[in-house]
Amino acid sequence: MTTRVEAALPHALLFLVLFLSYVTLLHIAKRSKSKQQQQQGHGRLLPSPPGLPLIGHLHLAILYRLQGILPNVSFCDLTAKYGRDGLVLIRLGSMPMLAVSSRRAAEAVMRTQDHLLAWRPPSTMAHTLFYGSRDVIFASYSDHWRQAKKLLTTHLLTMKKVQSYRTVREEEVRRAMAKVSDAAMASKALDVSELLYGFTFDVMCRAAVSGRVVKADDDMSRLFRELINLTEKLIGGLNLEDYFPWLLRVGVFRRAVCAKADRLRKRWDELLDKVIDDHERNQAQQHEHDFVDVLLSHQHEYGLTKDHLKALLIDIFVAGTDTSYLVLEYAMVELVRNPHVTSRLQDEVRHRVLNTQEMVVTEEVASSMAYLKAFIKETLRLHPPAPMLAPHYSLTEVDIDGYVVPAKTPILINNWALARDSSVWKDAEEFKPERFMEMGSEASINFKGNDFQFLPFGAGRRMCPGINFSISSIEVLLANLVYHFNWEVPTVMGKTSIDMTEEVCMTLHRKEKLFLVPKMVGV
Ligand code: HEM
Repeated sequence: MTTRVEAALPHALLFLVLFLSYVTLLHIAKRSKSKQQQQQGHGRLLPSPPGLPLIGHLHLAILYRLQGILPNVSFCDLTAKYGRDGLVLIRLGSMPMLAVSSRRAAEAVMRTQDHLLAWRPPSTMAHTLFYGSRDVIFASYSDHWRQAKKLLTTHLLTMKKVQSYRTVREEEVRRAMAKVSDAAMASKALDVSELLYGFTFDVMCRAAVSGRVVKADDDMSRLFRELINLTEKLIGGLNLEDYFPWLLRVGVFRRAVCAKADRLRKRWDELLDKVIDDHERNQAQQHEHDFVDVLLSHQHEYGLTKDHLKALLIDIFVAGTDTSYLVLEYAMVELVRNPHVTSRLQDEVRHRVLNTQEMVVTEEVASSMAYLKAFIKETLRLHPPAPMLAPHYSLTEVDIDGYVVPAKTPILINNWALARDSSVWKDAEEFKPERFMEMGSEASINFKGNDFQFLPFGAGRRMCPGINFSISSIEVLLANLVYHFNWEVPTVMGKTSIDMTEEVCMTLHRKEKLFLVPKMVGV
């Protein structure tokens, strides 16, 4: 005897087949309509791999992910297979996304059409976390963004202001050197990742909220570290609503997404309220002028509410800590993997310091070292912390290198691919700081992204305002690490190699912590 379920089964299957056919036809019709529209119009059709109804190319993204292939590498692969002129359009769910990996197209995005493409795509997570995008990174291209960025570039992160934190950096360098000396004396492998992150975070913390409020390794400092980490995970994680925005119309889903971000924002709120209130109370007797003091002193001039201040502070902590730390960590990795390069770097540092009679490498001396600068550039070329920059976006249709990009298509600049393009860079995969030295093939390249082949900090209106701040910390610590110590990879189970497996969340980083053995040198 057939049950009711068995009797209903053929109807259900028929319904499913009809539904899928309908969706497929709709998809094909939509594609050919947009093809026609673009062909009748002024531009060429953007190249794209064949996609599936509803999910677009989500299956490809999942396949790459299952094989452990990083997004920057999978975009390279898709561009090679389906792209043209360094462009490939993919669709994740209902969200189109254009990956750019040619110099010409990058120039079109960040120079020719920069005025149109200086927007950011909307993100529910970022909107909730950053007080309605009252920060700089996620702010839309608006008067608020212009004002806030001006405040950062003319008051907070100028070269003069960065130099005023020199004592902070030199004190933190001394603390770091003491930790390394202890490990060297005990002939122990050192958790270099923790050392470098601790240094970067402490410098940032003291510059932003001053050592009077937050002391190294106290509860407040641990809370800052935890919240930075959680924010990166939340923003850089897989947020389904970005690919299927219609999901946000489902009440339960929307509440779940917002609740997660809300909880984290409340924790930031509590912490930053304490910090700002403390600064307000002590404004008169404050000597050490940190970022909070500067923000408070310009609050009325720039029309900033307390929420603006908090959003800006979260931006600075999130954008400025992990990035600089990762450059230092990859620099140490390249140091031990390239002994030939290392001895040239040590020669430069030790020679210069002998000439100055100083016991430590000061910031002034470090900043005059040409090979050290080239070494840092080469590290940023091969290991940019933000391999796809931050997404750019236009509210209107825009022409990129003769192709029509529909309005509201997030654009990812594959800065990682551009910096490894073998048609542009000689020995692209090799670590050769010499290329950036005087007489080297890339001697004229700087951090401003003017050439559109080396873009670790982006270019154009949305370029990173933190270059001076990060480079000065990186230079002085790295110079001291190579001046006082030689570095070796510890032997673990008979092996002495470094695991280079990487992952991308908000930033590109190695999965494993870096452990190295420091050996004191008698200089
Ligand atoms: C080595 C260190 C750093 C790297 C590699 C880096 C890289 C970047 C990149 C790639 C962008 C996006 C550019 C674009 O959208 O085209 C960016 C934006 C930004 N960075 Fe950095 N950054 C670093 C350090 C810092 C520091 C130290 C700060 C602050 C103290 C900072 C604050 C910001 C801000 C506020 C933005 C948003 C700019 C905007 O949207 O207009 N960054 N950074």
